[in-house]
Order: sequence, then structure tokens, then C-alpha cells
Amino acid sequence: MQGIWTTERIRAAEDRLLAVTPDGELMRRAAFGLAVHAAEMLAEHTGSVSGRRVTLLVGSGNNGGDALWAGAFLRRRNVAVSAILLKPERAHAPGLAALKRSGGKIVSLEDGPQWIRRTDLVIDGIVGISARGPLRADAAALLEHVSSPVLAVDLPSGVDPDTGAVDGPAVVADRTVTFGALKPVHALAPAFCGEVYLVDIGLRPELGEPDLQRLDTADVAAAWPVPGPDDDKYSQGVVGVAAGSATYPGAAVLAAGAAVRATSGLVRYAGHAADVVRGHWPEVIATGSVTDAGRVQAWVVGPGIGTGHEGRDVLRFVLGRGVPVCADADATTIIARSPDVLDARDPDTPLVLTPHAGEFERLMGSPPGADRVAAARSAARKYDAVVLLKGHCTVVAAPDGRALVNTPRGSWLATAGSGDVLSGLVGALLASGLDPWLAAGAAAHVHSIAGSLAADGAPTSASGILGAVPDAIRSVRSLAS
Ligand SMILES: NC(=O)C1=CN([C@@H]2O[C@H](COP(=O)(O)OP(=O)(O)OC[C@H]3O[C@@H](n4cnc5c(N)ncnc54)[C@H](OP(=O)(O)O)[C@@H]3O)[C@@H](O)[C@H]2O)[C@@H](O)CC1
Ligand SMILES: Nc1ncnc2c1ncn2[C@@H]1O[C@H](COP(=O)(O)OP(=O)(O)O)[C@@H](O)[C@H]1O
Ligand SMILES: [K+]
Repeated sequence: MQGIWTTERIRAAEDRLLAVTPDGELMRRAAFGLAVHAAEMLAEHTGSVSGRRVTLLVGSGNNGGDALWAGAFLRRRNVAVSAILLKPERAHAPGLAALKRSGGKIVSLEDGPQWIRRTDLVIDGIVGISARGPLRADAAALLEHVSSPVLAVDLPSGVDPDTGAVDGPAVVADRTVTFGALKPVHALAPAFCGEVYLVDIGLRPELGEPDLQRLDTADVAAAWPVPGPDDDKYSQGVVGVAAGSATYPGAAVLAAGAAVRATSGLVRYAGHAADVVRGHWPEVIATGSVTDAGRVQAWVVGPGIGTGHEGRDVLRFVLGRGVPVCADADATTIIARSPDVLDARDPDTPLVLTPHAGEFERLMGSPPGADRVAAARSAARKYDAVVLLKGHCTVVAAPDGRALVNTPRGSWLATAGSGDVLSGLVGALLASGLDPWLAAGAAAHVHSIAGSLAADGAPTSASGILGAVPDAIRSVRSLAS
């Protein structure tokens, strides 16, 4: 697991570390790491370091101080460094002195645009973890002139450090170099951060338990169920899929197919699309109704079942079976409109809800808002369920407060039916007995890898994502071994 800490926790940890570290030492560690990355980017983009131009955007805090010190280090490699100070009178004094001593040039705000346009690399030291609200106008105006690669110091300015929300102009970085620990912005705003690198400044021992987590490939590989010598088709957990309808059989085919491909063992299907499902997946045992589906170790319910009486009865039935349930799509709408269906649920059996933003609003009465992690946590508490909040970044929260983020690889998953595939993956992992929070997180992880493998640079489809599930699992397992 990768730990992620909120800025409040980072600041407290930094204070403890600062108290036992010589003055300026942490910033020099941070800035040295930054300079190494800047040189690497120059070499990558221009083929050389010496003689290249770097322009620093320098705000009034320590984030600007990091940039100034990095500029001084880059001077040692004969880089032409210019610094645009947003508030010259409040620029980090030791950093500014170091840059001046090294031969760096200080450029006025008015002359800034022409230096930005002529540079090989921009280093964004406008704001870091103390950023509040949208970028101010003078900083935002500078960004309009950026066309070269951008290296963000700690985080891309203009993006909220704790939520990843963007409300106005913001830096779009090619690379972000952060210090001490990952912050929520790095998991929640991948399109603004670019590649994220962590420079160790010795903060880890001061940090304590993370606020948020991200699964490593190794975590997913370790969690993903694979059959052992003593397994048979029942012992690995049988998945039941209650999805689709005669009019909309596609959801059933996708959800059942994902369950087939996610794990070995057995998949049962119950609903009006039994013939179509059987036609696509001869290995699925398909019946017309949940009442004669047979025993399963987890149910996936909802995609394409409709929100009427029949859908409600199906949901109530599966909630009363005493096995984990993944309630997706129409099932989340039914729960929002008729919360009494949850009375059928045995409180000790796990429930995973997988809303997109619209379904979330139905469940909670208001949209997720800027703080999607807090939103998912509050829904998890309200429904005593694991809540997987879909979107570009997927957030998974458990009722006990655990939360993880799945950072996507591009946006190819934004295609019709892709959520049905995800629900089948979640159901298969629930049936295998995995902790429901981990099951939802691991499913989202493999889903997003399947999306990028299926797309490979061109639009794909839910069927394409489903087809790539085995390769995604294979890649997770091989990367981790
Ligand atoms: N502590 C440590 O040990 C280490 C810390 N490190 C580094 O320090 C960074 C944190 O530094 P920090 O706390 O000084 O604040 P920072 O993020 O630079 O912002 C400062 C000022 O920006 C302004 N401002 C705010 N919002 C704004 C907006 N929307 N638009 C425009 N301006 C805005 C506001 O100024 P004011 O309102 O006073 O004008 C605020 O005071 C951290 O991210 C890391 O890079 C590393 O060196 C490792 C060691
Ligand atoms: N812009 C995006 N970037 C990455 N993933 C996305 C994006 N938009 C949607 N997704 C993912 O695609 C899936 C869509 O699911 P859902 O909204 O239920 O669609 P459907 O009902 O068509 O199956 C979710 O896993 C969601 O997280
Ligand atoms: K920054």
C-alpha cells in the first residue's frame, strides 16, 4: 500500500522533523532532489543540461524557496536560471540569496512572459501545501505563456492539495516532485501532476498512519484469488449475477462475463437475459429468477434490472441471503428511493455500493462535491457499506473510515457498460472471501489496467475492457512476482 497524508498531517510531521534538523536542511534536501529531476527533464527534452534555460515561478512561501534553491543547484551545472518573483519583498530570503550568489537572474513580473516563452523548462514554485483557493490573478496570468515542459514543486499550483479539485487556472505539470510523502492531490489529480516522484527528506518516521491509501500492484497481486491444488469450482466462491433484462441483456452479459474472467470457479446468472447470457458464456449456469438460482457466496445485483417493483424484489431477495452483495447501477437507485429494502440485509454481511456521481447524489441527496474522499466516507458511514465512488479517480471508502484511491491510466474507461464490467469483478472478489474494501479497490485497479490495455491509444468499448481482463490480471501478477 502507498500511504497518502493530508497537508495538516504533513505539516505537523514537518514541524516535528524541523525541530530536530539543522536550519534549512530539509529544504536543501528537497531542492537538491528537485534539481536532479530538473536536469533529467532538460536532458530528456533537449538532449543536454549545460547551457539550457530554466525559468522559476516563485511564490512567497517555502515552495518558492525550494524552487530558488533548486535554481542555485542547477547553476552549478551551467544552466541559465531566471526567477520570476510574484512577491519580491516576500520571496524566501536564503533561497533568493543563494540563487543570486550562483549567478541566477531575477526577472520582473512584467518581463516574466517573454522569459517563460523562451525557456526550456518551467519550475512551478508558486504555491505548495499552504495553497488556499484558486490561483491569484498575477500567477494565473503567467501560466498563459507556458509552452515548455513543466516541473511542479511538491504539487501543481492551482490544484487543491487535499482534494485535487481545480477551480480556475492551474499548472499542468509533466512531472511533479514531492517531498517526504504523497499528498491527496497526487492520487486525485493525475492529469495535473504528470509523473509523480517522491524525494525522501526523512519525514516517514514522523508521519504515523496514512489518511488515505493507494494499492500497489503487489497488493493487488497478493489479493487476487488463484486456485490451489485442493480447489474445485465451488471452493473458490460461486458468484451470482442478477442483472440485465429482456430489453437490456448487455449489462448481464458484461457483468457475468467479468465475473467469469476474474476468477476461476463458477458463475450463476439469474434474470430475464438467461438465454443471451448462456449464448455468450456457456460456462455460466443461467436461470430466470434469483429464487431458483442456487447457492452463491456473493451477489452482484443491479446493472440493467430496472428500478420498478421487480428490481426491488430481486434486490430484497439477494440482500436477505446472508452473503456479500455488490449493489450497482439500478440497485443503487432503488436503495436511494426505497431505503427500506436494506431492512432485508443481515447487518453482518458486507455490502458494496458502486455509485457514479449521479447515483451518489440520489443516495446522499447532494453531489459528491470537491472532496470526493470525504463524500465517499460519509456515504460509507450512512449506509454501513463499502462505497466505491466512480469517476476519473475512483475512491473506495469503508464504514470504518479506511479510504483508498485508484488513480486511472487515462480516461478510456469512460465508455458505456464499463461499470457493468467493474461490478462483475467486484462480485467475483467478494465471492472469494476478500475483505470488501480490498475487493472493491483491487477490482478498480484491474479494471483500469484492462481499460488501458484494451484501448492501447485508441477508443475501446466495455466488451474490449472485458476482453482485456485476463491480460490485466496477468500483468498485475507478473509485475509483482
Ligand atoms: N516545512 C518544511 O519542512 C518543508 C517544506 N517544503 C516546501 O514548503 C512548501 C510549503 O511552504 P509554505 O507553508 O511556506 O507555503 P506555500 O505552499 O509555499 O504557500 C505560501 C504562500 O502562497 C500564498 N498563496 C496561498 N494561496 C495562494 C493562491 N491560491 N494563489 C497565490 N498565492 C497563494 C500565500 O501567501 P500570502 O497569502 O501570504 O501572500 C502563502 O503564504 C511545501 O509545499 C514544500 O514545497 C520543503 O522545502 C520541504 C521542507
Ligand atoms: N473520465 C474517466 N476517467 C477514468 N475512468 C472513468 C472516467 N469516467 C468514468 N470512468 C470509469 O468508468 C466506469 C463507468 O461506470 P458507469 O458510470 O457505471 O458506466 P456504465 O453505467 O455505462 O457502465 C467507472 O468505473 C468509472 O470510474
Ligand atoms: K508548486
